[in-house]
This record gives sequence, C-alpha cells and structure tokens, in this order.
Amino acid sequence: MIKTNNLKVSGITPIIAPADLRQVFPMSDTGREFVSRSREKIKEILQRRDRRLMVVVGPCSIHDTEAAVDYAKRLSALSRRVDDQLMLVMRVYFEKPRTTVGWKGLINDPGMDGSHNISKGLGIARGLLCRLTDLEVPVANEMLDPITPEYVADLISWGAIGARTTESQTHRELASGLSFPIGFKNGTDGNLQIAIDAMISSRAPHSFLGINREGRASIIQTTGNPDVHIVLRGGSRKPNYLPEDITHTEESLKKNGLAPTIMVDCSHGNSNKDYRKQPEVLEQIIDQVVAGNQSISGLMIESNLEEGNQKVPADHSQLKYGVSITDACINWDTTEKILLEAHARLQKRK
Ligand SMILES: C[C@H](OP(=O)(O)O)C(=O)O
Ligand SMILES: [Mn+2]
Repeated sequence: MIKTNNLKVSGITPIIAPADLRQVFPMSDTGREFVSRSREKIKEILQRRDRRLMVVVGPCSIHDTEAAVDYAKRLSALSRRVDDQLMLVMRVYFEKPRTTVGWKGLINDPGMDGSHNISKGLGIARGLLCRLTDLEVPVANEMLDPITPEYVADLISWGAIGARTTESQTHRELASGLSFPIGFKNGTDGNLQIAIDAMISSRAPHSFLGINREGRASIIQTTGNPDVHIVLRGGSRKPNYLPEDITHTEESLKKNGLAPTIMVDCSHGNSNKDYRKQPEVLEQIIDQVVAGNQSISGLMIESNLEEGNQKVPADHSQLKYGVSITDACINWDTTEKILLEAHARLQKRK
C-alpha cells in the first residue's frame, strides 16, 4: 500500500499528560496565591497605576537548575532592597527560538546532547518553576511551543512572545488565552508594526487547536488577553531605546488605540548583541524615566551568575558554572550594582 502520511517523520513518542505532570509536581496553595498576586502587581505596573518599573532579569536560557536556584536566591534578596521602585521578575527561559538551528532549550533537549528527552525536560522545567515559586520569585518565560503552556503556565507570572514569533498567528492565538500579561517583542529587523498587530490580535477571542489537561487534541476557545504590551528589543540596523524611539512607539501605540506602556529590552538588538553594553542602555532608559517619561513600565536584562557565554563541551563536566550557553549575559555583581544604582536614582523622583 502506498503511504502518503508522515513520510518525513522518523518517530512519534506519546508523553505524560499535563494533568499527570501537575500531579508529579503540584503547585502549593501558597504558590498559587503568590503567582496570582505577582500577576496582579505586574498588571498594575503595566497599566501605570503603580509607577514602579518591572524588571525581567536573568539568564538568556536555563540549562542548570541548581545554578538557576542559586541565581533566584540572590535575586530574591536584591528584590527586597529595591522593591519600592523595581519589581524583579526572573527570566526562566526553557525554550529558545533559533535563527536557524541550535540547542532549543532545556525542555526540548535537557541532556544538551541531541537526545531530546522532552518528557524529562518538561518535568525538570515544572519542578524548577515549583521551587522558584516556593522561594517567592516571580518567573518570566518565553512562550514558544504551543503545547508547553498546558504543562507549566499555571506557574508563570509574565510571558514574552519573541522577535521571531511575534508575527505568527499561532503565537497570537496562544497569547489570547494565557492567564498572565504578555510582552510582544518587535521584529528582528526593528519592525514595530508586527508587535502592534500582535497586540490587537491577541486581545481578541480566538478558537484554535491545542491539547487539554489529558493531552487530547482539543478546540481551545479563548476570551482574548487584555494585558498585552510591546517590548522594544532593537533591530538588526539600529537600537530602539532612545527618546525619539520611545516617542515614536508611544505615538504608534496611541494611533492604534493601545495604551502607551513600553518595556525596553537592554539586550539583543539594543545592546547590538554585546552584553557589556546593557548597563549603558539601562542608564539611558532610567535617564528618560527620571526626566519624567510615563510610558516606560518595564526593562529586560540578560544576566547570569557569571558573565559572557560558552559553547556546550562534549564533556559536560567541563561546563563552566553559571555561564550562559546561549546569548552572553552580564554577571551577578554587575546586575546587582546597576539595579541598585537605578533604584537610588528612581527613589529621588518627586
Ligand atoms: C530570544 C529572545 O530575544 P529576541 O531575539 O526574541 O528578542 C530572548 O532571549 O529574550
Ligand atoms: Mn537572549
């Protein structure tokens, strides 16, 4: 018999259902309250009813859960020192969009060796999110695979749709049903319109295919997500964090009937892919806020325990502790220093 289906598929492996994984790693009642509270605080900041800034700060990607917990404990301590001006939310990115090919993150390949034990990746991810929630550290995720949220989204306080997927209808539909605020990055070429279109689309209700708690293919009907905003991450040609860029973004948002609330990513296109530039980008943004800008509501910083990045060696025991295996990051000491400086400057606001 002539086959016409799955001719390019080499394997299909059923995995644990979302409901079963949630049974293995249940969310505590205090954790549930903490995540709900964190989401509400983020909404207050994004809607500018709370004039603090939210700071999504942490590694470009997570590959070592013990290092992630180490980072989270430091962030929690710093959070208590800056909380009157800055709400710190830890980047806990398990899914990495690649421009072409490369390691796609801890869920897709927890072994960092091409074995793609995704069941194990989902378990490690959910287990870590439970630990961070019990530490009362709010977490931020990039939402990339449309099935993953059913396994982990109950533990997330803020989500990003990345520069490579902001234009994707699948990701706009996904965002329309998520239970937390979503930031849409502008395009890798600096295109703002795709993020504005994504915000308009994801605020509307959608029906699309997904999976239910039992892992069955289902029709997902959403109400639309009102808590969506733009994340300026610069572009291949130029950054977009300067005053004229912020003004242009404010005008574009207003013209499209959207609230002028803006998060600025100090990394990626805004640091021209040089992690060492992040502190000066942050300083420039704080200059604008201290000078009276009302629309800047958030910041993103790529930060890790140690600076720079590293390739994954064949012998994993040679991996350097606390160093990113994707985009290069500033180290913890620099992170603490620049956030304390920003805090001090913001405190002087009238
Ligand atoms: C991959 C992502 O950045 P983007 O290129 O989507 O701005 C991120 O690491 O935050
Ligand atoms: Mn990155």
